[in-house]
This record gives sequence, C-alpha cells and structure tokens, in this order.
Amino acid sequence: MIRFAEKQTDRKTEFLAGLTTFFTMVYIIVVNPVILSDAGVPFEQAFTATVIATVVGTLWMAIFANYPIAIAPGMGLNAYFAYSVVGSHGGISYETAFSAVFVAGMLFLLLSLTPLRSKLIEVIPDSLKHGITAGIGLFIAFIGLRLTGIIQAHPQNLVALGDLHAPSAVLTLIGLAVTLILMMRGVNGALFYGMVVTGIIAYATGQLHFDKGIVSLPSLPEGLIITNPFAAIGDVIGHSLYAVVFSFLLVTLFDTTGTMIGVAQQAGLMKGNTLPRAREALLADSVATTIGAMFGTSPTSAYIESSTGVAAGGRTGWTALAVAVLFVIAAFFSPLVGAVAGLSAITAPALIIVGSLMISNIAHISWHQLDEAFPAFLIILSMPLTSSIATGIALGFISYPLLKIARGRWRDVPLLLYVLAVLFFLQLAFLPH
Ligand SMILES: Nc1nc2[nH]cnc2c(=O)[nH]1
Repeated sequence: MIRFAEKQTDRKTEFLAGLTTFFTMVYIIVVNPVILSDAGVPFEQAFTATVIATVVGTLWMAIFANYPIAIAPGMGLNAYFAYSVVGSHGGISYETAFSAVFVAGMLFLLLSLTPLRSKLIEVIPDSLKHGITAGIGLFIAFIGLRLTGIIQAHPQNLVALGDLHAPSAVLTLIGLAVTLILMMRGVNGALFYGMVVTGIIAYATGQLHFDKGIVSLPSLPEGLIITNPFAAIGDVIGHSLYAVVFSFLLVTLFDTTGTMIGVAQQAGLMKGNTLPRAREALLADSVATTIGAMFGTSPTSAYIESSTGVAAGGRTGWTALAVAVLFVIAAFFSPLVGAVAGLSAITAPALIIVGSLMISNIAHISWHQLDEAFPAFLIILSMPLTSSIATGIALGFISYPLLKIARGRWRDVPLLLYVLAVLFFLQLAFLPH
C-alpha cells in the first residue's frame, strides 16, 4: 500500500517529483526503440514493449514497494543487447536474445524471492554503499554535461570542454542558472519548473519545434515474442547462451540494487544497513524484465533519473505512480515526447544539480582508512568513466576484500562478499561488456 505516513511529504510534492523524474527519463521511449531497432527489432514493437515494461515495473514499485523509484529498460543493457549479443555467437537472432533476457528475468525473479536478496544488500559495506550513491551522482551529472555538448569528446584526453557558444550549451547554462535560483529561493518543484522555463525558452528561440504534431495513437503490440517459457529455455540451451544470461543477470541485479540503495539513501529511506521492502522493490524490476522480454525489450533497471524526483521531494510510491501514469499518457503523445526528449538541454540541468546533491555522500566514507576508502574511490571514479553502474560496483567489490586481506583483516569480510568478488572478476575478465 502507498502511504504518506511520517515521510513529510504531500500529494502535490509527490506529483511534482513524479513529473520531474518523468521528464528526465522519458527519452527512453524514443531512444530504446532506436537502439533495439539496430538489432532488427521492429520499432513499433520495441516502442510498445518499452512503455509496457516501464509501466509494469514502475507501477509495481509504487503499489508494492512504495518507493519513489522508476523502472525502465536500462541504457547500458540495450546497447549490450543490440551491439554485443544479437549477431554474435554465430548469428544470434533478436528473438533468441530475448529468450536470454527472459531466462535472466526469471532467474532474477526467483532470486528476489529468496533470503539472498536482503543478504546482498546487508552485506555491502557502508563505505561502498556511500561510494555507489556518490558515483551515481557523478555519472548522472556527466551524462547531463555530455548530452548537451558542454563536455565533448577529445582525441587525446578523451573528454574536454565543449563549445559554450553552441545553442544547446547556452540553453543548458541558462536552465542551470534558472533552476539553481529557484532552488536558492526555496521553490517547491524547482527542478521541474526549471525544465518548464527552459522548454519555453527553447521554443521561443526555435530550438524546440513540433514538426510531427503532438498526438498520435500508440500501436498495439504486434504479438508476444516469447509465448512459451520452456521454448525460451530451450532456445538458451540450444545456443549455449549461458554467459549472456549470466551477464544480463549480474548487471541488472547490481545496477538495480546499487541504484535502489543510492536513491533510497538520498531519500533517507534506508533503515540502517537494510532496504525495507527489498523483496517487492527487486520484484518490480525482475517482473518488468521478464514481461518486457516477452513483448520485446532488453532488461529493465531501477532508474538513476529517479534521484531527480527525490531531489524534488519525492519520498513515496506516489511519485512512481505519477511516473507510470505519465508514461501511459506519453504513449499517446509520442511526437510531443519525441520533440522534448530530443532536446537534452531541457532536462540536463536537473541531472547536473542532482549529481551535486548525491555526491554529498562522500562525507560518510572513512577516508583515513585506505581499505575502506580506496574501493569507494574506485567506484566513484569508474562509474562516470565507464558509463556503467555495474562496472563501478564490480571494481569496488573486487578491491574491497583484496585490501582487507592485505591488511590482515580478511575475517572482517563476509563470505558472500568473497563469492561476489570472484563472480565480478570472472565477468570483467572473460565476458564481453
Ligand atoms: N540505473 C540505471 N539508470 C539508468 N537510466 C538510464 N539507463 C540506466 C541504466 O542502465 N541503469
């Protein structure tokens, strides 16, 4: 049940938070089908599947887990699906790749029902938990800077300052200034109103236009891609896609867990070392991944963009409910959504500002203890550099036990952490990313 109780929030704040999260993540209903169609998935099929997976996962999160966290197909895993899995291993079709996603989703679902679920969260040392939140903060800010061209590619240094005179950069900086001023003045929903003001300026200056109109009816699913679970399992066995299933499972499990911990910590919703209702929260993602695979999308994940809604005051499932309802509405407004989602300057200020809020977590890391500090530092450093939450977590999990052993404190590390370190090592060393 969704409850406001003792969370110091109200319906209006939650709705504004939902709007904020929605606008920072709605690009996915355009971008995800574009990426998946590179692998041959029909665009309309992927569009509908993206909306269905997002609505199912986010509604589940709202109703059963009561967290202000949205679920949608992850940007890392759609690229992995389209560019590393489909066509590899001697010509894997997208239908077979969806079988692998389906089986990974089912395994994740089973895992979410076992005690291992809460163990996974409790076993993560505090310094790594804070490192994950801070790393996500840097990553999200980097995404905002990169998408708008404020930071751009550089042949020697990889990244460099972009052209600050470019319209997109100027618009972002104006949006950033407007949003920060609104926040300084204590305006509720400043992140969302900042987007509205930026959108209006974009329209007035000709950067935002609605060439394809506003409304269009969503197409119905052309049919399920996976109808028989046993056939899907047979497909995975027949093509020996074990490593692919393992990668999907490991990445989605740790991306989602890391993101949930990060966002819950930001929202003040962690109870000590534990995430209350972790079962329902993980089920939201595993159910969405499984159903999404049946309709035709790559695995879902808890979305880092949810942190913008939390920064806007979202504390309960009402925020997620608003996101889910807005995604249903968005399915009818795909031309409008496409136009706004195509102009990243509108949402980038929220991503950059939220990054600055999330990095405050580094204050809780024991920097004077190298065996605690260095793994956290690796996580914070590598999330933006590798554009992968799961890789950041993997590096932290591998280095943590190693440093504890080097310090003679190997007994302080729970057995499960050693097991995870080995699994992450094997994945990083031997499987494609
Ligand atoms: N946590 C998370 N958030 C995202 N937002 C967009 N893509 C992703 C992803 O792959 N993982």
